[in-house]
Amino acid sequence: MTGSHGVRACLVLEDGRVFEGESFGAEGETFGEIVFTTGMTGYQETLTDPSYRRQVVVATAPHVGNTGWNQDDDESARIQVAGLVIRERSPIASNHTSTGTLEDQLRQQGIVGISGLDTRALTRHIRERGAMRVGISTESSADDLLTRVRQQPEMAGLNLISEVSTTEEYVIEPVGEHRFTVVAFDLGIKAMTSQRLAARGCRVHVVPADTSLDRAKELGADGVFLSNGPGDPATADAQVALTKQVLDAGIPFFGICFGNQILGRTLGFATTKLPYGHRGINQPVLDHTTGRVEITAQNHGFAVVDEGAPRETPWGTATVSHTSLNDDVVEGLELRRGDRLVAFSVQYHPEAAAGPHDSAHLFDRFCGLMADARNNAQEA
Ligand SMILES: NC(=O)CC[C@H](N)C(=O)O
Repeated sequence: MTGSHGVRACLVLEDGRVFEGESFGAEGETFGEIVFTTGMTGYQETLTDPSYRRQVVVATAPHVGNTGWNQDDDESARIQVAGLVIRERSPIASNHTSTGTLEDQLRQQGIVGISGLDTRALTRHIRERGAMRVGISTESSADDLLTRVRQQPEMAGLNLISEVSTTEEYVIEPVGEHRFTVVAFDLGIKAMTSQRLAARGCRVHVVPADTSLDRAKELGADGVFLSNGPGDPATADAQVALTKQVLDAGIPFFGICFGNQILGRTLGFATTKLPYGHRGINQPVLDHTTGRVEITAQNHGFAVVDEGAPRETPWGTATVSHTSLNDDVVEGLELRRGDRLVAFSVQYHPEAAAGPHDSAHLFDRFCGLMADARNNAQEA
């Protein structure tokens, strides 16, 4: 397996394990938290997902790059991962949408990667020892690198919202008739999320994370959406305060991933760091309300802690609505006052970029919530 230029690179984990390989993408050095994703497709969406900020992603798919890089599949304006680890680079990029290669994109955007190492052994190591700090370098000795890996911050305790949130408001216009106005707080939002809402007649105002609820009301919010995003939800106190205000105001609420963790905290649940998280596009989730199982896209390293019983809150009764069938981790929350749904969120990714579309109905559910709130207001 010779690379295009054959430059040596090494990967060093914080517990001292070393993997040798070849430079893939930019040369140089990078640090982050090592995580693995089991998605067999969708590397472009993964690499550009802001939730992966400061993470070095290992693809368990053994052959990466074969669909090249295209103009349509970016989930944000740039590659967000701190680094990429693959088994084998594809010698060709072949897809009807492809306009370039993965490796050229990594080089152009200065993203350091490594190929030609045993990603199965590496993944098993992460699964046994947990996600941990890592460095990749084409320059340093493994010993040198290890010292610096151990100086990096841990993911637990990191607030990365300001690194990814938009600084300016922008609007995604509805497709067809304008039915609802959604204010989406950008904690690292994926492009497809706004598009899924727009496709259902929502005008989506994507706003900086520190936008006030007053501003959201001024924009005419029928509903508030809290996005996915990187970092530790335990640090997102400002977003918890905002969500309290949203619930106090009785505005319909929907959250995805980071947004689920923030709703959880607002309702009084704790969040915790998972040993190695869930990342991939075939994660089975049980919906306790319907008894149905959905195959979902996921990317999370933290989770809401299940207390095993509904929780009474100032806004109604909070329940764990969804759990992972792999390990019982909380995958969704619901807040109801009596029979009426007030707010809900999921830990997984219904926008499905990449991933299966089983959960697309959740966007319709949010629209239903906004329609009900409007009808209730008219009746009152
Ligand atoms: N995709 C996300 O929103 C991830 C949320 C959070 N950063 C986690 O790792 O759990």
